[in-house]
Amino acid sequence: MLRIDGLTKRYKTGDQALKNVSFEISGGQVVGLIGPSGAGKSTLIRCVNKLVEPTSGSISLNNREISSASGGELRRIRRRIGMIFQEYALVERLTVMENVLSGRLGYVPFWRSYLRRFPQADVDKAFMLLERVGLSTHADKRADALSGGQRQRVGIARALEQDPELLLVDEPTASLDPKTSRQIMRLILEICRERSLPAVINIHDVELARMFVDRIIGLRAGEIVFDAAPAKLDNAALTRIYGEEDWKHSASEEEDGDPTILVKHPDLQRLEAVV
Ligand SMILES: Nc1ncnc2c1ncn2[C@@H]1O[C@H](COP(=O)(O)OP(=O)(O)OP(=O)(O)O)[C@@H](O)[C@H]1O
Repeated sequence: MLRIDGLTKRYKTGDQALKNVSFEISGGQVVGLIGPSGAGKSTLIRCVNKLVEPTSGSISLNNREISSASGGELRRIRRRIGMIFQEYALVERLTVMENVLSGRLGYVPFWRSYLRRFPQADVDKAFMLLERVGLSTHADKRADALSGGQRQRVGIARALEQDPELLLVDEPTASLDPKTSRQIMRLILEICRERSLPAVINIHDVELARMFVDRIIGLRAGEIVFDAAPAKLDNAALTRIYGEEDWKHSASEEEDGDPTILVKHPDLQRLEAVV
């Protein structure tokens, strides 16, 4: 379980990025973090893996305190946090298998990773994960020979190779087409269910979040202004998160992310043809 309590972050520049943020996520739950640019989403994710030092508050993962951890303890906690990135963050000239195995770098001694001699159990696990993400026939390909969707699948397999207790996912679909985006979101959701893994997904695409995640947390100016099931994310809630906007208009006429919204029901089409 991820527990965040009273998290506040003020940067040296004076920017107050997070104000007294508290929430808990239990195993298997996937949370979509939404909010306008500058709301504090990236800062929150960076505080959880301690790339950013919180000003105050506490963060714990399965009862181990992250916010006060340092040295070996921090490394041990970090290797249990799988990261999935918008731009995949693969080593392009390495193979798919080598990229997946890099998820073990926090576990194996330096000489083993330098010589690329990973224990057989790690290699077996990597094959199993590649199978799970649908890339078993691509293990020996170079990462730069893959499509965007395939690269993100490698990113997911690499995160799982870490044996994570938490997934932090930063805009996983921002570089993908709408159909691939859905496939990737579906895969992340399925995997979190199978492994009882909690996940936080920083996501700009509200429709996609609504479609897939279990719970949405809306941040505005560093504060949580919405925390509920996607079904509760109505126009009033969107206005609370993003400010005034004609949500009805934009949902039906401007967004092109979800083709099913624009396609009329066949019965309606037939009716229109005869009248
Ligand atoms: N390294 C930094 N130094 C100073 N201020 C920062 C730093 N990183 C972020 N901020 C500020 O903190 C606030 C929150 O930024 P953050 O990047 O967390 O928002 P965000 O919701 O992730 O935005 P976006 O969706 O555009 O990525 C903003 O006011 C931003 O200018």
